[in-house]
Amino acid sequence: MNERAPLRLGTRRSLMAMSQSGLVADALSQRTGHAVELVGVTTEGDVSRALLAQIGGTGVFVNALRDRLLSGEVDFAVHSLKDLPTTPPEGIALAATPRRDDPRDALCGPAKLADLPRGARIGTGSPRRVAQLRALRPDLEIVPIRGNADTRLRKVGSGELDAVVLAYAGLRRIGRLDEVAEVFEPDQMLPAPGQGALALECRADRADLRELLAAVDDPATRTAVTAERTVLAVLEAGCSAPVGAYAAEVEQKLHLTASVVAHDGSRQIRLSASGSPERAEELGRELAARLLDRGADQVMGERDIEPR
Ligand SMILES: NCc1[nH]cc(CCC(=O)O)c1CC(=O)O
Repeated sequence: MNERAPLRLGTRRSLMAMSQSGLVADALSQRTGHAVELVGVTTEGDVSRALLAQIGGTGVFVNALRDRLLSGEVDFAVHSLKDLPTTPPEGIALAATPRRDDPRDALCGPAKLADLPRGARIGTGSPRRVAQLRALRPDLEIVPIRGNADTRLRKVGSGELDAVVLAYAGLRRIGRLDEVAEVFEPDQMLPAPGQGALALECRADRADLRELLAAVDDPATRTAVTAERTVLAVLEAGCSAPVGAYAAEVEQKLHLTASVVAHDGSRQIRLSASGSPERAEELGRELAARLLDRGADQVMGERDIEPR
């Protein structure tokens, strides 16, 4: 690697992506002494108004960045880990998972969930959030929305919606924590696997880069998200499935909780397991198998709204 050329960091151009890429760039320069240059990449998901599922799901964001890695236009890319499909990509390595931010979901609006009026209109595009909201407040009107976090927040400001549910970590990254009315504890709303965590990817054949990027890796985060994402992989679900999973290490033990919720919120299976952090993947596999034993497939299949 040319020691003097800055590392080129490929990033989406949204406010949230630029902010999280900036944080990674700063941390990396500080720890390695390398300059890092942000290279904005426009993806199909950023320009198309079509529902995300119709243009290939959140994979469209990820694939555009991976193409730039493989062509050598950028050295590494920063993604929200939550948006990465569980299938390992050919020729690309997960070089680092920096220390995770708050994994929880947050309600943005004028009042806490319990204090919103009957039939209040809540915006979210995530089946996991839809299902869990319906379980908490069956009277709410859930309005499917997509777009960047700032676009979604604008719909509350304009009165089109009463509230929206977004990831707390993302709200912090775009400087909008002042709009949070309530932060959901995982027992109310289990976060998406990998929520709040970032992923650094580079070409698998760049051992020099992998070594360098490891400077910002946080092993405890990697362990937790490995367990969470294994659940998702075994259930053969993606980020658009009503699957929640959250793992954290407490006193050298990894605690994992995962759930599947029926789309109408009428049924939920939620299970937990603990074990050695070295067995993160097995823990995820075992918990997913137990979920399937209890009928997870059937619960996920109970749809009363269009899959999204
Ligand atoms: N799917 C979009 C997306 N991808 C990552 C985040 C938030 C930040 C994170 O979870 O790390 C968001 C927005 C949201 O869910 O509110």
